[in-house]
Formats: sequence, C-alpha cells, structure tokens
Amino acid sequence: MLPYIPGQRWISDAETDLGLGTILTCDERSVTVLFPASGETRVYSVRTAPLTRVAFAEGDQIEHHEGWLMTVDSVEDDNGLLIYLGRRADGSETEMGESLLSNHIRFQKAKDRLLTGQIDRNDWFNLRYRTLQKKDQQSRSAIQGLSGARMALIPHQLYIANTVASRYAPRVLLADEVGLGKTVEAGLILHQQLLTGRADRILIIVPESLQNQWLVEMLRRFNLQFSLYDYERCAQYPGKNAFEQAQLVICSLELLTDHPELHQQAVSAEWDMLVVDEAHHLEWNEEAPGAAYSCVESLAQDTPGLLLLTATPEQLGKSSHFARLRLLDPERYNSFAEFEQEEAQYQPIAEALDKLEQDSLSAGDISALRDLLPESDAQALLDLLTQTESDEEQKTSARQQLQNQLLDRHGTGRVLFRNTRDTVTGFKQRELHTHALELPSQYRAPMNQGGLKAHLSPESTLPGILQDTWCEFDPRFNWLLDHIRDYGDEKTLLICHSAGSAMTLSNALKEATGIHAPAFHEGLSILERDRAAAWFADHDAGPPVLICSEIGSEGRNFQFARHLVLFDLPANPDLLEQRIGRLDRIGQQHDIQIHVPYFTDTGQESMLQWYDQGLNAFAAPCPAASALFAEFGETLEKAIVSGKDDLLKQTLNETTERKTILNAAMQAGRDKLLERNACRPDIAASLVDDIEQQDDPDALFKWLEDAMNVFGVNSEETSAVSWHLTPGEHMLNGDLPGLDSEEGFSMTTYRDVALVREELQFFSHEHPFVLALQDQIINSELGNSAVSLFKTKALPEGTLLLEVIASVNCSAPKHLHIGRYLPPGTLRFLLDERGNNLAAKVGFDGLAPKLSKLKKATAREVVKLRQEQIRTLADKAEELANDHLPTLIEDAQLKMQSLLYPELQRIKALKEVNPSVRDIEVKALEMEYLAAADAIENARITIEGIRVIVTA
Ligand SMILES: Nc1ncnc2c1ncn2[C@@H]1O[C@H](COP(=O)(O)OP(=O)(O)OP(=O)(O)O)[C@@H](O)[C@H]1O
Repeated sequence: MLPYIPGQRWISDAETDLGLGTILTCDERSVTVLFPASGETRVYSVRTAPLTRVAFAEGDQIEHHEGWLMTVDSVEDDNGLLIYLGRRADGSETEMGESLLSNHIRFQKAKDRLLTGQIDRNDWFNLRYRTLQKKDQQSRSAIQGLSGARMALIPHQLYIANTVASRYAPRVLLADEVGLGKTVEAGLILHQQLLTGRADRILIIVPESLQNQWLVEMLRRFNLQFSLYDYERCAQYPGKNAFEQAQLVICSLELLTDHPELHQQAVSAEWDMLVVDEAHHLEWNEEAPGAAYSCVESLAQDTPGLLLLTATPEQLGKSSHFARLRLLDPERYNSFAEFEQEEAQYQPIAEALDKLEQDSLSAGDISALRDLLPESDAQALLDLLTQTESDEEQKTSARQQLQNQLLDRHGTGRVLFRNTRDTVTGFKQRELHTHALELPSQYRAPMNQGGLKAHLSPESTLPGILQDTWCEFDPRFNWLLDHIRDYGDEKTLLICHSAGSAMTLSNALKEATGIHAPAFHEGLSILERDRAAAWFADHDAGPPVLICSEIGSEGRNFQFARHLVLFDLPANPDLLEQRIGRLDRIGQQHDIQIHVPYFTDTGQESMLQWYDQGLNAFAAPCPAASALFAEFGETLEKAIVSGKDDLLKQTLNETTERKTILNAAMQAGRDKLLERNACRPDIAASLVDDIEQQDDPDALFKWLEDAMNVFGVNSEETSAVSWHLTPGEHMLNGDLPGLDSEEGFSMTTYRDVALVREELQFFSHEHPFVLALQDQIINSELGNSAVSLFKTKALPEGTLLLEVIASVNCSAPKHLHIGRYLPPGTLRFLLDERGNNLAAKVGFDGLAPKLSKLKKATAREVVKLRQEQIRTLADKAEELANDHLPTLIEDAQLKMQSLLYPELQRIKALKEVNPSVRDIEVKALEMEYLAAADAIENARITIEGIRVIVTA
C-alpha cells in the first residue's frame, strides 16, 4: 500500500510556514502535496519526504476551515482518511473529515516535547530566542534584499534597485552612463526579487564575451549561483527542455539566435524575470526588426519581469531606442511618431519641477500646475499651497508630493533610469593627449579610394601580405613602443577597430620588445579572453598592455588601467563612449589618460576634431552625441571621404552650434526628468543610512558564533576581522552552504573588508549560510524545551518559573512579504507559580546568564514531578499570547493598509495619466492587497519554546 493517500493532511517539517498540506497524488516514487494557505505545491520523493502526518486525538481542539472550533471525542478511519467526531463550542455534536481542517493550523510542539521529557540544552534555548528576535527584525526591514550584497553603498544604485524591486514584475531599462554600475543594479534587483519570493526563475542574456563576467559578478557580489548555458550544456538534456533544468541561467544572445530550437525551449521555459545586457544591440525598424530583437521580443512577451541594460540607448538610432521601450511595454509604446511628439513636450514638466523648488509660486505658475496635474489629489495639494493658513511644513510637504506626482505621471521616467556623471560624484578627470604623426605612403592609396573605414583604420583595408606587416611602416606602432617605454609600469588598454589589427599589433610588439601583450578579440574563446583579462589585471606579473578589438572589450571592467590608447577612432560617438567607459568606471583611482595617435591632414584628424571640438566627447560624455551623430554623421562621412575642407569646417561649426542648443534643450527637458527620476537624493541617502545601521558586524558574528557552537561548526580567527569556517566532526546538520567539503571557507562580517579582500565571503543577515542556519534553528525543534537552575536568594528554594516564547505566524505565499506588516514578533512571558507575568521586570538578557544547567535525569525528574503545574502555566502563557493576537492582527491590517492602499491609489491615478502603468500591475496590487488581508486575518500564535526554571 502506498504511504500517502490523496486527501490526507500532512505538514512539511522543513517548511512549517507553508501551513497544512493536502496530499494530491502519490505513486511509488513521488508524492505531490498542496499547501493551500501559502498557495505552494511541492513534489517529494516518497522515500525522503520531510512530512509528518497530522492526526488529532481525543481532547484536542481543532478548527474547521470555515473558522469554527470542535473538541475531538473520537476518531474514525475511513479507508485511510480520518474523520473526527466531537462537539462544537455550544455543545452540539458534529463531525469533520480531515480534508475540512483549517489550512492554517499550527502545532504546539514545545509543550509536548517538554512534557514527554525531550529536553534541550539551555544555550540552545537562548539561541532559539535570539534567532527569533533576529528574524523578527529582518522581517520588519524595508530594505530586505538590498543589504546583503558585497558592494559599496552607492546611493544612486540603491535608489534604483529599491524603486524597481518594489514593483510587481518590474519592466525597466537601466541606462546609466557607461561604468556607473548597471550590472550591480540589476544584480541587486534580482537578489531582492529572489529573497522576497517575487521571482524564482531568471534568465540573463548577455553577449558571449560577458558571460563569465556576469557569472562571477552574480556569485561574488550577490551569492547567486547561476548556471552558464552553452550549446554543449544544452546537449546534455536530450529530449528535455534544457532551460527547465535550472532556475537561474546565463546564456549568450548568440546561443539563442544561432539555434532556433534552443530559442524555442527558452521561450517555453516560464521565467519570472528576463535580463538583457548590452541591449543597444537589439536593432529595430518598422519594416524589419533585427534577428536579435525578435529573439528577445518573443521571450519578453512571455516573461513578467524584464530588465534591459544599455549605457548608450540611442546607439542604433532613436527608433531602436523606442523599440526597446516597446519591448518593456508594447501597449504604451505603440507609435514611434507619438513617442517623438511626447518627448518634445517634456520641457514644461521640467520647468514646473523647477518652479516647485522656489519659495513662492505666482498665480500663473499655480494655474500651469493645475493643467499639468488635473487629478483631484494634486488639486488638493495645490489648494494647500495657495491657502494662507497653511504653515511652511505643510507647504514643503505639498511641494514634494507634487514633484513626485509630476515625475511619476509623465514621461518615460517610470521605465527608464539614467544616471550620469553630472549627478554621480567621485569620477576621475579624463585627459586627452593627441599625437600627430605623418601619414605613411602605403596608406595613401587605400585612403584615397576607400570609404570611412579606410580613413579611420587604413591598415585593415590593405591587401594580402601587408595585413600582417603594416607595423613595419606605420608610425603609430613606433609611437606605441615609445609609450610603453615611458609608461611600462602603468597599465595601458589599447583599443582598435578590428580583431585583425589587434592580432597584428600583438605579434609585432612581441617581436620588437619580447612583451607578450595579448590580443583580446571576438575570435578568442571565452576562456581565453577571461585568462587574458586576468593576466592583464595581475599587477606584478601581467603585461603592461592589453590589445583589444572593439567588440572584444565591450562591457569589460578595466578600471585598474590608467592609460587608454585609441589606436584608431570609431565611427560612432556611442562607441567612443563605450571605449572610454572601460577605464572611466566605478573603482578608477586615477585621472584617465586618453591617447590618440593620428595622421595629420587626414580623415583621422577630422574625426578627432569632430569628437573633440564638436562634441567635447573626450572630456566628458556628451548627452546630445547620438542626436548629433544622427544629424551630421552622413555629412561628416562625406566630408572625410571626399577630403573637402570647407564641408568639414562647416560640419564642425554646425555641430558645435547644435550641440550647445541640443544639450541645453535636453538638459531643460528630457534629461532633467530622467535625472530626477534616476535618483532622488533624500531617499537614496536614507537607504544608505538604513543599511549602515543594519550592518552590525560584531553583533552578527556574536550570534553566528553561538549558532556555530551549537551546530558544531569550527571557526578559526584568521585576523581581527576574518574567520575560517570548517565542518566540525559532529555537526548537527551537514546541510550548511559551503561546508560540504573539509576545506570550508573564509569570511568576514565587515563590508569594507569584504570589498578589498576578494578571498573572503561577505557575511550579512542575507548571506545564504546565515539564512540557512536561521531556518534550521527556527523550523526545527532545536532548543524549544529546556530546564534550568536559578540560584537566587530572592525566591524560596524550589520555586518554579516558566519562561515561554511565542511568535505570530501567518501561512502566506512568500511573495506577499507578509512580515513587513505582521513580523513574527517575539512575545516572551515569565510566569511565577501563581501565573503572574514577570517578563517586564525580568528581561531575557538579564536572566539568561544567571541560569545554569541541570543534569538531564534531574531535569526530567523536575518535569515529571511538576507536570500539572507546568501544564497549567504553559496553557496560561498561551492564553496570554492569544490575548495579544487581535491587537497584533489589527495593527498589521492597519500597517498593510497604510502601505498598500496609497500605493494602490497612486498606481490607479498614475494609470489615468501615464499609460506606461500596465493593467497587470494594478490587478496584481489589488490581488496582493486582498491576499495580504486574508493571510493576516488567519494569523496564529505559535509557542516557540518553553523553559522551566527552578530556583535553588
Ligand atoms: N556598489 C559598488 N561597489 C563596488 N564596486 C562596484 C559597485 N558598483 C559597480 N562596481 C564596479 O564598478 C564597475 C562598473 O560597474 P558595472 O559593470 O555594473 O557598470 P555598467 O554600468 O554595467 O558598465 P557598462 O556600461 O560598461 O556595462 C564594475 O567593476 C563593478 O564591479
């Protein structure tokens, strides 16, 4: 006979929060259990299922799912299903099949264990109490998911992650300028979504060259273990959908575009979140979307959450930028023409924002604001501003709320986040060094006959044999030798247009100097590229130069290098910014030296002038660069190729003029809205503050030390701020992350130490090891019963006290994040023999150190002798705890309403004026509101631990 019968009620020992489970199906191998209270289904192996049968006996009080109670008189077995016979509170007889039991029933295991003589150590009881307190604090935290990353607390990143991650299934474009930390922002959002149960399955699509960088970054910074999927890995699952075999996957865009069958598998693998890095490669136009675009589009349609990352959103033109917004929200962005029109109207909104900064507003200003924000909540705020009886505090708050509403309800702000170096401080200067060289005769012909490419990188258009030997006559090569001689002890990153040029340069350099400067290009395998990058990064042994092709270097972190050699210039200003961004990124310690060797009186000089004088693009990113390139790119190319000086001069002058106008217009309109949306400094600063306060390395290690003592984990102090952990010989549980091998690992609880010492894991309250320990303590019976001796003269010898810990438990789906409203709490009662609660007078921290252990046999004897007294006091404590419940539920409902209701109202108001709010977001919030209210109403008290204290 099978051990499980459909309809039976069982509880998960590992996840008691799930509530009461119902067996759905069972065969020889697996059993499927539905946990209705949390909406979860689990499939276990029949042999190892961590399940306990729920069976009540005579005298037990049980609850019907409709909420009424019955006392059990007898139990019958109907083909493996239990039927309880008994009486309701009014005395009437009734019966209840086990399938009708309330899904929220919890069990008071502590009392049963104590009374049956299963007594734990005192320090286990103490650990249990402190762990419950810790869990309670974490559940209350508004920054859950944001504090556990190994990262410096950079305000704009935290602001974006916090804003985006709090949305249901966020769909946004992260478009910070190059090197400002988009990968870290995306990682933070994913971490938060995973930790709070809002996402389980995530697919990250990146250019092939960045796969390992992402893999390492997710693990090193966020402890997220992604699987890297390439063709070989996918082939390991014949006949199956490879993408369904892992929850967190990174793969390259090329894998999906080159293999339609794998693309199909990825589309049907039901992800919660999709991330696409370097999204500027997704080219689109109305007639024919590119292959990469279509590939991502079909995935994006079927995935609730979507993060697109690009530093240069307009690199392939405005229509492709629009198309990426369309991926995020096809309903809102359905007409390119309308999008362009809308962009032109951002200026009045930006002006209104400025006005709201001023102390007084004219009648005209108020009237303009009334037109922009016609909704009733905004009108009320505007009334407040004009009423003479309003005080300054009210007016300031009204101004802030109105600014928030303007930002919220207009423009792309809600889906597009862009921080720039203007607003994020701490970046180093960029210094341009131009090096004029004479054009060698060998390049004259190709330049005269060829197009723009021949002018910018003439070596790549040379015929046959010259492709390998051009360094012999190209003065840029000799200049490079001089540069290495002068700066050989500082790192230089060289970028040129093509892989071929990079290889020739690398070979020639080796021949001329013996220096092996690796060529880093798209033709290398990922492993080869990662090795080359790591070798280059080696401060002592690594080469002074890395020679990269355009594509090879994209997205890479080379901020440890100080010199950037642009061996040729790219044809597009966005590519120039991408190149400079390899060095000009967070972590750069020095001013960046940009070297441009060029041939005088050639198209190279013209291009250099256009970038430098036209766009000022070497000194800083130029906001209008894409627009200027769209306007003047063709003429510039024509001028360069034809060598017409007048046309060049004219283009340069026109560009300079337009740049001033466009930059000013953008700054006044679109950019101002983007800037304000991308980071609101007051909120960002308070996030940093909250995390700094939560980071308490000493307290965390103290708790960890106690827990490791109990669990039998060895810890060796390796410095004042770091420890090495290894599995002990008699570990209580072998299932702790990182301790599956003898070697163990090293860690620190200090954020600043973890940032400089890569070999240490950063332990925070959100580290998987800490979370696993916490769960194992709380979800097991560990320390829930204890007996101890209290040597005191204040009470007669043999006096009995009962210390009882209780918590509030809600069986609710994890994504509701119910702890925000109803944290588990740690109710503590210390009852004397008459049932008086002394907890307020005698605190846990004062009492615990004064208690000593009793021998097990003596402890059992005490329990046996005082059983009746203990039972009565335990029931009394439970009664007291239950007395708290209605107030706790009421407070939680109020808190939930105060947080979710305004959010619901806001999103509904937003939807009326800003169609970028999707219907599904409004619906999801409504459902969340109702589900949270229901879960809170069904909260129950759980007795987490009982300690008998006898005085001596
Ligand atoms: N908060 C942080 N703490 C420590 N290092 C950081 C932080 N944010 C970013 N970095 C580092 O700064 C560099 C740039 O960050 P990241 O790669 O996320 O930028 P990006 O905007 O994605 O760059 P790109 O535009 O080139 O793709 C990386 O080396 C990253 O590890």
